Amino acid sequence: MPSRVSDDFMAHPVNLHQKHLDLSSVKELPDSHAWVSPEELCSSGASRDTESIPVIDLNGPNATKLAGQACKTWGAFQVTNHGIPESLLDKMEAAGRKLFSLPIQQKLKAARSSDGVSGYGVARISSFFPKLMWSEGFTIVGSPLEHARQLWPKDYNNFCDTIEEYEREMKALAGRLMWVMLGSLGITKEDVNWSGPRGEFNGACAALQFNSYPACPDPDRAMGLAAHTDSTLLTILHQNKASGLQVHREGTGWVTVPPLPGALVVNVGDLLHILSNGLYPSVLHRAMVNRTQHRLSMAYLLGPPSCVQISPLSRLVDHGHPALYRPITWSEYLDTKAKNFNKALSSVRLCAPLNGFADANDHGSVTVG
Ligand SMILES: C=C1C[C@]23C[C@@]1(O)CC[C@H]2[C@@]12CCC[C@@](C)(C(=O)O1)[C@H]2[C@@H]3C(=O)O
Ligand SMILES: O=C(O)CCC(=O)C(=O)O
Ligand SMILES: [Fe+2]
Repeated sequence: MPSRVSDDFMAHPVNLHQKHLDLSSVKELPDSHAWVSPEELCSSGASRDTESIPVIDLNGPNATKLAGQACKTWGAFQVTNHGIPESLLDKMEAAGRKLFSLPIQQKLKAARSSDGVSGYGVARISSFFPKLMWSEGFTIVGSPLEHARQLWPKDYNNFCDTIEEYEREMKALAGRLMWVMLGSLGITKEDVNWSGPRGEFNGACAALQFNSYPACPDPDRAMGLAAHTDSTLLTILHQNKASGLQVHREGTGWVTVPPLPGALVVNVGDLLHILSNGLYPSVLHRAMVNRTQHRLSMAYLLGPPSCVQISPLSRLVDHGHPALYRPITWSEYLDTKAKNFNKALSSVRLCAPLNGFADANDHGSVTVG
């Protein structure tokens, strides 16, 4: 995984006081983390849990068709029968738990530097919000060795081996999912020349993100991870047993994605939105927190090879369907996101979509914070 995935957030270092509070020992929600005032509490953050994103059996006969429908209508789905061993997911969860349960001073030894992308810290989108999120994160781009050594000077091999195994398995699954999702649009390997000779997306870049959401003394007024879309082709997310992920759907509102044993969540990211010429919306999502349970999630963020310019696939462009976005590399897009956050996708857009839908990020009615 080349480390140029991005140095782009470095121009916008998070610079907020109290950014390294030990959240698990806080007994009362500090004002720095209060997104909702007590007066606003009744009307805020309502979510509908009567429906949720589809659950798709990856080995089922209709996987391609169902994935296409899910991507078009939700920009997300849960996948089962994905082939990732449960034991590996358990090992990753244990690795995340071990990491976040270290004393804060130890975690800060592996802090993400102001000009870096890997390491421990608050969500990098924090700089766009007046309040801090009830979470901490650890990002891995390239080798985790240096940071693992700082965290566990005598015992870093286990962590590194688990990460390496997870990345290998996730890379293969991400390639499979790309073809299922693109296949539904009639896209073949010949249409995506950067997918490699066997269409394995071997040169693809990726990042791995551990998220930790400690139990919160006032969960209705806090925010785990503010609403955002991922700057990826696709994201594969594993969440532990504690619920918290919500996706936003136009006309429906916020909907909880319940943790299902053995299932992984797949999100359409901004670059797949561009590649599909707007046919697959990148899903707006956020993470809520709760009073009693420590929530953990791990995201595998897939992007294209660093030299590739992503633009709408030519098979999806004709007179009636002009290209909606200009070509852009992943690194350039991450840079744009770091500067413009939820305006990044529209800043790359060439013309308004013909179907009249705006990008997920542009919903006037959705508060992203
Ligand atoms: C490749 C990347 C996508 C990401 C920024 C990053 O350089 C590494 C971390 C990713 C992450 C994970 C949590 C949510 C998010 C918005 C963030 O703040 O960091 C995403 C970034 C993204 O998708 O834009
Ligand atoms: O924790 C979650 O459920 C969401 C995490 C997420 O959106 C991310 O890492 O990009
Ligand atoms: Fe995300």
